[in-house]
Amino acid sequence: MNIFEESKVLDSHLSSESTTIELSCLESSYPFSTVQQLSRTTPEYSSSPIPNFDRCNSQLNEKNTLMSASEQSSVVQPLLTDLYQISMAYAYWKGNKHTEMATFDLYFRKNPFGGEYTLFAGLEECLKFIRDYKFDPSDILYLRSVLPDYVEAEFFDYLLNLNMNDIKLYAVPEGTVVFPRIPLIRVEGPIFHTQLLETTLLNLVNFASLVATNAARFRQAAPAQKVLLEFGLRRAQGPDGGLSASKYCYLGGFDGTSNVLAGKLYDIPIKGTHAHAYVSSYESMDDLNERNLRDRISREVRPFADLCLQYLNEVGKILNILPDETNKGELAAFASYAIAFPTNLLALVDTYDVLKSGLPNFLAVARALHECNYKAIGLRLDSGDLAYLSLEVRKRFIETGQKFGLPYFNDFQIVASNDINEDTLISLAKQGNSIDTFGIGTHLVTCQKQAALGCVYKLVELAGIPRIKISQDVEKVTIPGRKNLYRVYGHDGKALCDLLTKFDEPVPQKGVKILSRHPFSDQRRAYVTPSSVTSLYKLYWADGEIKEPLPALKQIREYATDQLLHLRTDIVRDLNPTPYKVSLTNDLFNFMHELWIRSVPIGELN
Ligand SMILES: Nc1ncnc2c1ncn2[C@@H]1O[C@H](COP(=O)(O)OP(=O)(O)OP(=O)(O)O)[C@@H](O)[C@H]1O
Ligand SMILES: O=P(O)(O)OC[C@H]1O[C@H](OP(=O)(O)OP(=O)(O)O)[C@H](O)[C@@H]1O
Ligand SMILES: O=C(O)c1cccnc1
Ligand SMILES: [Mg+2]
Repeated sequence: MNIFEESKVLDSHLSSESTTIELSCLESSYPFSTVQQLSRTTPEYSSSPIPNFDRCNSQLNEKNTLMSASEQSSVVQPLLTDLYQISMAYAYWKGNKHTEMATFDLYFRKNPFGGEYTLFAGLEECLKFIRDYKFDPSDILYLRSVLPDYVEAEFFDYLLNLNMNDIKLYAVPEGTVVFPRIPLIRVEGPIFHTQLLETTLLNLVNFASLVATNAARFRQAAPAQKVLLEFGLRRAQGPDGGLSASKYCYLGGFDGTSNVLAGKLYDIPIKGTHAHAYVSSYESMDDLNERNLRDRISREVRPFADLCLQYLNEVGKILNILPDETNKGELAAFASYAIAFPTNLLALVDTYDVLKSGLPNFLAVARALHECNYKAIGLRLDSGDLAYLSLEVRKRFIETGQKFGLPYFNDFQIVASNDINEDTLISLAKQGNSIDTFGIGTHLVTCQKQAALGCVYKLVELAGIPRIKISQDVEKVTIPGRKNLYRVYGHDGKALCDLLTKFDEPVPQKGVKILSRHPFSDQRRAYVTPSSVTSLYKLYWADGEIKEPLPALKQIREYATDQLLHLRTDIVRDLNPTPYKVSLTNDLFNFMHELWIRSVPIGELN
């Protein structure tokens, strides 16, 4: 059992007395171990479930005007779109074309971050948007006030009564590994309806998939046993950017977040330490108003501050540090934090000097906690050379643990933070380090390496007739018509390629050789004999209802992790990865290229 698990079963009482403040809705994972119920005076750190947790949660939800777990952010609404969608909707309506049946594909053209894979995310939010699609009368009033006077009144009535019951939405499951050009979502229905969805669906998928992919790349860059925490809220692009980042970083493989609202809304483990302000808020041991701690077992009141000072002397002797060299305000801060959270001391040790002050102060308080039958959790490094410092700190944990006869000191957790990005994680793994947990904010949530995923939403069929969009840049030519999508696996269980077929083509069969074609290059073709085939689309929305059970975020996270295991390692490697093949069947290839030729006017040389 390691220190992390042991601290979960500890139970404590403190000595002070004043009015009780119930904070019993705090998530069970706070900060690095289970603390399910807190009250400020006689804090009970109990591992039993909180009896009133459900009631408390629902009270909070009632008060929470933003959203609850099953709802959606109130900003996701029909007006969260570009003006041109509403302009086109009117023009379709005015031209009496609005009921023509359209098919749109939502896809991207290039994987982000120089990689060769992307995690698809945001589907559940798209479905909730479609489910709840309804213009509010105030929206209509607003549109009337901004659109030209001649826009006919019946159009506004039509908008007011609009819902998405007549459309169908097919998609690959959320958390699936996806690649350029495969339609992630296919929307079918009247062009009026399907056109109106474009911007919002793109908005809901683009950042979600980008940040989930970023998180997955950070996860790949760190050894599997390292814990990754998302600390980005303060640096994220606004409140929704922060909340979405926490949600989708968890989907992409992070283990927890510091974002408390994300914890509540999405059931993500919330974790955290403390900031420099807490350390610098104490100048000396005289600042300690509360100096005692009750022994966990005997309940006897112990002079905790004095014990810390006494053990600082002993630690100083072991580590060859004069007690005067350490900052006593820092010692007071750690001691007071330990009095507040005797089962959860994770001290930020870089405010003054990691090795000369923060570390000995932490070890002194950890030893004093031991004296009261508690165990500290560890420390956080937030500056300097994180590899070097973690190794030095670990050495001193071991040395001190030996001298005190406390082997669990060896395993104190080391958390590292400070401007960490994917390259830092890769470099740290190469250097060797003794970090257990990374806290990562800015570069994760803002997607430092690439600001946006370029998902697009393109018309591929109207009134039963396939549509193609031609471009000088062949990569931008659309693949016309309604299509199906299959993932073909080889004998080793790894994905060989994705195969797009015309909608009415037979499903590729296991063991049956099939010609797969590069979408734009005649010469690039190969036979593939599948060991197994997965059909990637599911019908998620039809007849005015969500047709598939929507998995919990945790399940999507597990599915996404598993998806990455089915890719060859050369496709997921960080540097110059091999592109994954997205192919067309011969029929689809010929169909596309005939339409392409027919659609391009023949020029004349003069
Ligand atoms: N061993 C390491 N290998 C690679 N990068 C590292 C290593 N240790 C730390 N880093 C990274 O190097 C950068 C150091 O940041 P910076 O130059 O601002 O120094 P700092 O330690 O934060 O200094 P300050 O004390 O002034 O805040 C951070 O981005 C950090 O993640
Ligand atoms: O570095 P990030 O990956 O964004 O991780 C989150 C950062 O947020 C906190 O810093 P704080 O806001 O206190 O400012 P600082 O940069 O001065 O440490 C924390 O100490 C981390 O350094
Ligand atoms: O809990 C922490 O240590 C934390 C949280 C957010 C940002 N930086 C650090
Ligand atoms: Mg920082």
